Amino acid sequence: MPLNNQWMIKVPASTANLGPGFDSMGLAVDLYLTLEVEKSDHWEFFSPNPELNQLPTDETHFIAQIALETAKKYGKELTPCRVKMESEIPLARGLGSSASAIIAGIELADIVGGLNLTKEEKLLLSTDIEGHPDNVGASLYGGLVIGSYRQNEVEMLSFTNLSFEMAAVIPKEILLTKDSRGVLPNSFSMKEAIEASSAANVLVASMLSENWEMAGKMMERDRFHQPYRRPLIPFYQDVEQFAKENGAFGTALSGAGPTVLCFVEKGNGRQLVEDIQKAFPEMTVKLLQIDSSGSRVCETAKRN
Ligand SMILES: Nc1ncnc2c1ncn2[C@@H]1O[C@H](COP(=O)(O)OP(=O)(O)O)[C@@H](O)[C@H]1O
Ligand SMILES: N[C@@H](CCOP(=O)(O)O)C(=O)O
Repeated sequence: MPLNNQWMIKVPASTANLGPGFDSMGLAVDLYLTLEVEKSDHWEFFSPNPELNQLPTDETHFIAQIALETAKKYGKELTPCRVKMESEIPLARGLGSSASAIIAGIELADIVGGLNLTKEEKLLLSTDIEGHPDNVGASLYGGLVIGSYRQNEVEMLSFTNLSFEMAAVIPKEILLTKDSRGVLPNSFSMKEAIEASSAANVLVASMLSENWEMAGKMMERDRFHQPYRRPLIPFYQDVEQFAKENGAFGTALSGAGPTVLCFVEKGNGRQLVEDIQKAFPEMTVKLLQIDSSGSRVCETAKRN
């Protein structure tokens, strides 16, 4: 019986910034976008997830657009695909759904178009599209990523084996990243820039030395974005206060929000999730673990 190529692409969600690491720090978490892909005579996207079914189903789908654009950059015309898409990543809540879709599109172009891209090439392609490497880097590499993007160059390092977990407090309301970026200032004084970047530097140092108390303090000392975004997220302060009183070592806006992440040492997350859920029944509260692997692609054979 002949076999047809079929691929599975699995991409983790991510949380960006962790407070002051604005546009440069990201962390992959264990919620996944999964695609089952096979070659076809036309583009077709479908999903058992009603939220994803509201997106275009043909080649105008965001993931198809990314895949076609990527293949074109390498001089290839991509064969259309039939794609079954499932996702645990809520859209427009600050958990990097768009970045995971960008990585999925690049992985699709790579595997179906036989581009043989390196991870570094995928990182640069995805950062050029997203404009910052934090979410795409985390979705691609897994773990905690720290990156710098300038003039079509990205430098990034990824760290795993960090012993914390998170309670994600996710509201029903969406907040588009472009709207949440719209409230940020265009410039900072030298004094403000030093305050903001020093908090980010100490955050990295404290995380890598597992000094959670200091990490939590730095998350809340952010000057780049959280002070400006706070007014868009009315429950932020109450969640922050409750989480700190109930065992979290720090809280931060997840990406551009509106999700708030509460960081807790490994083993204490489940209790914190239960407590927050009871106190904020209108929110979805999820326990998140770090994904250490990043995106993965495997070939699955399908019988004709
Ligand atoms: N799996 C997906 N397939 C197609 N488009 C997606 C997918 N995931 C996200 N998107 C697009 O990205 C938008 C959300 O991006 P954004 O505002 O950056 O929020 P976030 O990345 O924090 O979830 C969605 O409204 C949708 O247009
Ligand atoms: N650094 C970006 C991150 C946006 O993340 P998202 O998950 O909200 O798309 C920002 O803070 O704008």
